[in-house]
Amino acid sequence: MSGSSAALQPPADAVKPVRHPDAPAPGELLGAHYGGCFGCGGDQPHGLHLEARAGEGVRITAEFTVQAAHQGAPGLAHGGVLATALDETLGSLNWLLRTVAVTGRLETDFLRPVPVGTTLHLEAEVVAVAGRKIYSTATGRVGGPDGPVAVRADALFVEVKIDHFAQHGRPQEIRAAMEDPDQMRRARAFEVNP
Ligand SMILES: CCCCC/C=C\C/C=C\C/C=C\C/C=C\CCCC(=O)SCCNC(=O)CCNC(=O)[C@H](O)C(C)(C)COP(=O)(O)OP(=O)(O)OC[C@H]1O[C@@H](n2cnc3c(N)ncnc32)[C@H](O)[C@@H]1OP(=O)(O)O
Repeated sequence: MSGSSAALQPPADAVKPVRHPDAPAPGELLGAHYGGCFGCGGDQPHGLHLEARAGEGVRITAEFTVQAAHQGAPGLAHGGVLATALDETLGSLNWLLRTVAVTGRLETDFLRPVPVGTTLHLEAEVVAVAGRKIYSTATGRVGGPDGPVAVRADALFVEVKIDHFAQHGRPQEIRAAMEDPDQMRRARAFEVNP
């Protein structure tokens, strides 16, 4: 069974999301937003190394292959890791809106066990926007992009100013992120393209 709670139902004044004109073209890989990110970063040996690709409209596809380091039960992916994969894919959508946002709420359905070695084929879409609130949904399929749905999620992301990270993050990582020229380019892009 599935279905999200009232907190994830867009309000009556919600509008359709608008893809930013400078969003990456459909098919383009997004790359990691931060090397240290557990979801997508290349600097995390046991991270998910999830690769997200822009789709049409405000949609993303992504792939993640479950490694031995991601187990919960023997030979099976940990549910929290699968939720991370959904969260990361959903978070990537905000890059197509050029909005900086964090997950406020994430509701997940686990429909099938996902064995180690499985590639999860994820797909996510922004369904509505209401002020700072971004409502989105995602599925993860096994056996191919058209395979059965193993996990799904509905989420609410909340737009934040870039200061959110400088204010709340640990100083050493913030400093390192600020010294990474690509990171700053991306952060600046967020700021000048609201
Ligand atoms: C300087 C260098 C920096 C370099 C940075 C570089 C790159 C950054 C770029 C991108 C990175 C972005 C994200 C990371 C990417 C991917 C990872 C996946 C995503 C995540 O993993 S991200 C981590 C987990 N995430 C958090 O760490 C959030 C902790 N949290 C908070 O920081 C606050 O909680 C916040 C900001 C969410 C809200 O706080 P707030 O004070 O700003 O706003 P407020 O509370 O007023 O909420 C406004 C409206 O949202 C509704 N609302 C809020 N929360 C709700 C909930 N849970 N359920 C239902 N409705 C909710 C309210 O009801 C209200 O609705 P209304 O307007 O209708 O009244």
